Amino acid sequence: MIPEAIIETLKTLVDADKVRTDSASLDTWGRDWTKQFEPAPLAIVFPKSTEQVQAVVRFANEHKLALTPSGGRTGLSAAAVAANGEIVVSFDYMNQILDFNPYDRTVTCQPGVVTAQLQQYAEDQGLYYPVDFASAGSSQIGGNIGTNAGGIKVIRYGMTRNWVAGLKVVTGAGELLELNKGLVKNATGYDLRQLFIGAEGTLGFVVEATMRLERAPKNLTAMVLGTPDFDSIMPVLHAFQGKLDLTAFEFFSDKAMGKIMARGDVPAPFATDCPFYALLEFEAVSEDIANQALETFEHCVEQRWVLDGVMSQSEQQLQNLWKLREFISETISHWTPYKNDISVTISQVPAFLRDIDAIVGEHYPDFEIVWFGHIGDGNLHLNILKPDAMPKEEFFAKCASVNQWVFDIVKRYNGSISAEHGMGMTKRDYLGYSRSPEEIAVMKAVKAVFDPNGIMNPGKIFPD
Ligand SMILES: O=C(O)CC[C@@H](O)C(=O)O
Ligand SMILES: [Zn+2]
Repeated sequence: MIPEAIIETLKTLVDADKVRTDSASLDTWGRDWTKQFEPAPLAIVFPKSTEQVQAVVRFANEHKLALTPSGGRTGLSAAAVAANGEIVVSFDYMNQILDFNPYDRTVTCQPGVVTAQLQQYAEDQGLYYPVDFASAGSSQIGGNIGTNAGGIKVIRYGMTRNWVAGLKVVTGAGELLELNKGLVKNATGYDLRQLFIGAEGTLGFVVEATMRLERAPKNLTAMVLGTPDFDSIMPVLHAFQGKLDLTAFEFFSDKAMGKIMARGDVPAPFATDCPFYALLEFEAVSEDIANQALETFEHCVEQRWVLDGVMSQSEQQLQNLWKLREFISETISHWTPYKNDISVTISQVPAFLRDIDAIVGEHYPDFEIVWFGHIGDGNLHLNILKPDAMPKEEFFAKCASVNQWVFDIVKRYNGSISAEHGMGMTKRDYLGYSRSPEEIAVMKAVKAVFDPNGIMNPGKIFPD
């Protein structure tokens, strides 16, 4: 089918004014936050209903046209980049909250609902949607499900997967499947819902999601602690976890802190310069718990695991301490970073970080390296910053050439080359470092069941 005919047909499948082909729209909806790939979609369609999504998928399936889903476009692995003439299916107009059930504590929403919108809705009902991250103001629930998004509260609440009670999906064959229907208990065979979570739109598109809500936390209180080296962070985590139910345990390096301080709009937590910082959070629901936190802090100082620290005394101070961590990704995006999102079991983190640091130090002696991440989950974000004078292509090629050394270490530790950002186009060629050939063969077979013509977000997860 010639492109003009495809576009004309699309206009009959969604509202006629909901197909865009102008270059600004192709550029906007054809990409996510990654900067390696140039978008080149054929068209952007904005369905308004499940029926319209089904019509587009059926048409694409019949004519073997590739589709790429698009949510809040905050992805960091190029899973929502249309670089090869795909039709982008944007869920921007499927953004309604459809139902709330206070007894089930579930909310049913369309995939284009923004994470912060769901969080606010939950708050309005006196409840809490706990999956949270810096891009919550733009990211959409459909995309969160597609990547099984994690974020800053995983240590307590787990990943997006834990909060999906039911899904309606349109498969690559255009069938509508209703998966798990909000049930807590359902022992009727394979839980297909789980396959669509983290599938990056390669099996089908989520058109409705029933999400669980939780009791709202009380009197959240944060501490930022400076440590003399990375290794000291682990006994600090252990000490605090032994005394408190933590809602977060994050870390960042002095380089990350330096970039945040240079912004000029975030107050320094304390005067002492430290090589590493930990940010932890807990519910200070009683004086006893606040005292336990302070006693543990003192113990960590006595052990010389901590050089300095501060505890929030107000909501404003809590927000300011979180900015130290939450602003890192956006702040360093100015340097077009090369990103790694890697994980190992928590106990292995210090040795793993030391090995990776040695390799990147050896191969990138002139590049600035920024470490931060969700240390309580064993998830490290390694960002390599592009020197201002170096062209983007040269920089990414240099970084890619070191991937195998980094990923060899990940493999040696039985770790993951993508902890929470997904595979997308950035990591697809390296899947074999985290998954066996047998596993990959099964994954491909599963894809073929749901997407027999390979039209659903091709070139993501696997090279294809
Ligand atoms: O930019 C990154 O590398 C990580 C982004 C996000 O996952 C975070 O933890 O802030
Ligand atoms: Zn992260």
